[in-house]
Amino acid sequence: MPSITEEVSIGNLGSLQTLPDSFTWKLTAADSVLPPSSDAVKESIPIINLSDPDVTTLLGNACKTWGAFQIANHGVPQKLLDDIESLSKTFFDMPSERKLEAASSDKGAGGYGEPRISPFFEKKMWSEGLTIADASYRNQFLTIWPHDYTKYCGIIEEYKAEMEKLASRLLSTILASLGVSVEEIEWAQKGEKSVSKMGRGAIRLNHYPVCPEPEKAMGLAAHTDSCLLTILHQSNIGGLQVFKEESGWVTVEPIPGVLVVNIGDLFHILSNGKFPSVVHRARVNQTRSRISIAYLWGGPGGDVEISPISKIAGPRLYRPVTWSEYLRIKYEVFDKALDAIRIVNPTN
Ligand SMILES: O=C(O)CCC(=O)C(=O)O
Ligand SMILES: [Fe+2]
Repeated sequence: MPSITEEVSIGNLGSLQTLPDSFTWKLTAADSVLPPSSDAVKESIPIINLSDPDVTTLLGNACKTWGAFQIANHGVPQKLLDDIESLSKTFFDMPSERKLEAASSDKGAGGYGEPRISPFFEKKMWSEGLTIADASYRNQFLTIWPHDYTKYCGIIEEYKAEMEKLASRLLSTILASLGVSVEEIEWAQKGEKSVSKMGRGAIRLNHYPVCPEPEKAMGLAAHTDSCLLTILHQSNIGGLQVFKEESGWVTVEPIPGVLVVNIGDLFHILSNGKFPSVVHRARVNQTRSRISIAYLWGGPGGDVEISPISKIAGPRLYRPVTWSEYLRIKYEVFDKALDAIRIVNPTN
């Protein structure tokens, strides 16, 4: 039998009838759980109503126990969530050659391509993504959508603004659960014109095409997000799973209008290890393609150092590190990045 060509373009995955070897993962039974979970009442991450009078305690508990939670009553207009989802669909439905016009360059983190974590895995992931990290996305939109350019840029700008507002609100409430105020973290305060001094967040549009053998494929392999926190909008198709030591892989079932929040490595460092940065991944399915939109809220720019908040009890677990240094370490050693900045014998 002639061997099937392994030259597969990620822009056409949805048209493949068989799973190429380069996309076939060797998963153990415990590792291969596909959503929806067989156990209908299986535990999942908490759903928190942001208008609940106990919101501070609820968020604090969710951060300590899971490092992830879902939020309702978050104030982001449903129309905006629908608009960014349909923008994503329009983009990923385009022919591969057109999507490649927005391909990531070597220089920047932005653009179209395979997941950034791909080089750390032997097998390829069943997904494609478009990262919007800085203003250069505008040129790409102009090339691919000369007629709808203004409309689509408007959606991105509004989405960023809403996410930044929500992320700041989550940060102050979660810090309050630790008895800390935002004022105590110089870089997290609002600067001039009430723009946060933090590095701007990046938006990552993810697409998981239908897959002929989902049980052997991986949409996005297990990872933690490097940033402070991630706000994720998943379309009405499940696929996201979070890992919990005692429970294994737990599916986060999509609920319309509800957003998922993940604690990232940077918040784990700030909290001096009190909040786990949640290990998560995305599985795929055979009948419906899936879209997710992640807003990754980054760290402070320049030479600002991030370290565990001194007010938090216990010896400091991590040395100070700048955001850019942390990212460099992460993309060198991946899941060992936190170990690389850990203080081996903490004394204070
Ligand atoms: O698609 C998902 O549900 C997860 C996406 C994700 O983890 C990421 O973009 O970092
Ligand atoms: Fe992630």
